[in-house]
Amino acid sequence: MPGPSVFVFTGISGAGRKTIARKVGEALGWIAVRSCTTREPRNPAAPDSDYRYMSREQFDEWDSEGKFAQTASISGNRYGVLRHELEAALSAGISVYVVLNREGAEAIRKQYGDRTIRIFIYVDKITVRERLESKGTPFETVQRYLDSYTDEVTYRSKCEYTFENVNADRTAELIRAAVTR
Ligand SMILES: Nc1ncnc2c1ncn2[C@@H]1O[C@H](COP(=O)(O)OP(=O)(O)OP(=O)(O)O)[C@@H](O)[C@H]1O
Ligand SMILES: Nc1nc2c(ncn2[C@@H]2O[C@H](COP(=O)(O)O)[C@@H](O)[C@H]2O)c(=O)[nH]1
Repeated sequence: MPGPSVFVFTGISGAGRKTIARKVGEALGWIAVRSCTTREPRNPAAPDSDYRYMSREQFDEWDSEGKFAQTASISGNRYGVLRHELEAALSAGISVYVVLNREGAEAIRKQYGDRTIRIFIYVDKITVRERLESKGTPFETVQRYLDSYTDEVTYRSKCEYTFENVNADRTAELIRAAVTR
């Protein structure tokens, strides 16, 4: 039986990476390691529970103390995954999952080597737009994601697995089967 892994859900923003990560993670008993971010919640009345929101001061302090396994700056906001959260689970023999852009996926791969399993999730551009709009993503953000679609999609060739997310339950089932084979 191999040891615990770091599963990185990456790919196209809006393709359903978090939805699929949650489904697979729950089914296989992986621990979710949420990213910290200085970005404002998109819906302040009901902040997205997939992130840990914090001030820029707090983020910078933790960063200077080396608390993050990786960080990224995106559109003026900072994002990062706390090393101790990730490694506590691995030390306890439990796999973890994170949802990151390709820069984050590369950084995790560099640090955790073969223990890193990158799962690239994508759908076509029209579906990305529909899905982002359906969850109320601001117009400029949707546009930014669509503009980077062609660049982002090339990263799939570097990932251990690639899945098109048409039907969410089916996608999760296929991933489960692939990673437990
Ligand atoms: N297979 C699917 N069919 C239809 N809708 C889906 C499917 N998968 C996810 N969705 C929906 O699409 C939207 C985007 O999904 P999700 O937030 O998981 O994507 P993401 O890639 O993590 O996005 P972001 O980059 O914005 O964080 C959500 O409203 C989600 O419920
Ligand atoms: N490199 C990292 N990327 C991250 C992290 N947390 C989230 N993300 C990715 O950033 C973009 C923008 O996210 P948004 O929710 O503000 O639209 C998206 O691709 C996320 O998956 C992280 O810690 N490191």
